[in-house]
Amino acid sequence: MRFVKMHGLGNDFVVVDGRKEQLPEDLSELSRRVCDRHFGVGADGLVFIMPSDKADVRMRIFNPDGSEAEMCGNAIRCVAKYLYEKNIIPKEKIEIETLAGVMVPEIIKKNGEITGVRVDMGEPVLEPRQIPMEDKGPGPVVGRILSVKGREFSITAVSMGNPHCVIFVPEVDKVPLKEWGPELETHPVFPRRTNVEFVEVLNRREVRMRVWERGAGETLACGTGACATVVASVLNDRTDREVTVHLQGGDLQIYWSPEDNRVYMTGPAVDVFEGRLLI
Ligand SMILES: N[C@H](CCC[C@H](N)C(=O)O)C(=O)O
Repeated sequence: MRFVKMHGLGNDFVVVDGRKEQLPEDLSELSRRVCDRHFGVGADGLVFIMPSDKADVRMRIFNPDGSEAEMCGNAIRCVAKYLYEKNIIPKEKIEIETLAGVMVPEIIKKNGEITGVRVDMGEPVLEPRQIPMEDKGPGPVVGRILSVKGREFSITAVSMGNPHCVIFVPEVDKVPLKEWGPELETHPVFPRRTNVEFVEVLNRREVRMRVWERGAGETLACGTGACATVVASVLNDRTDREVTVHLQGGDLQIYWSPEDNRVYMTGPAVDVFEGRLLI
């Protein structure tokens, strides 16, 4: 099975064009094998490009633990770049069907070179039941107290098709991510678990964010998480709507448009190597 190894700000993926390869039945088990950083290729996710009857292609994304996610911001930039530069879909605006709906990445070029990808990530979802979250109250969960093993967190819950629990902290570098991350990821209030973002606000247009991803652990960047972070920052009146999110792996530009309520994410996508899977 041929693949391309790509990353978006160090959030790395094995990308397989499933329309040209013989795929096994159990893609979850394959993801656990391929994403293993010692016995496999090593990645934060296994991504398949599949046929679609409602968009140019369909993207499926599997976490290293084998769980399938609804959407992945860094991966969709990689898939868009792959499809464009291989002339598979010779359009600068590509429609990609995901479990979170049809997303529209746009290739950004300067002097004929691809410098990045801008993705219309759709509208954030704030209704607790649709996050999903077991939360009685109607309306957005903004600054609600969640008790986790005796510690209280003020959380803001946002879905970008996948669930995010955003927490503001004075200094992200001081967060014991490996301790707090899994406790929040698997909290029973999130029936499908959740991604967890810790955010340090620098000013009205810049934040620093570290992420503990559902099914993956700490990653260097999270595209959907950066979008959820800006939505939460605006809802908590910490930032304006156009924000640079500084992640361990680099920066994403996020804009939550007041006109159409959609979130736009702009960032890089890098091809690292091509290979053939033997495991
Ligand atoms: N682990 C995530 C999927 C990958 C999202 C992240 N890598 C991104 O760039 O959006 C989840 O289970 O929702």
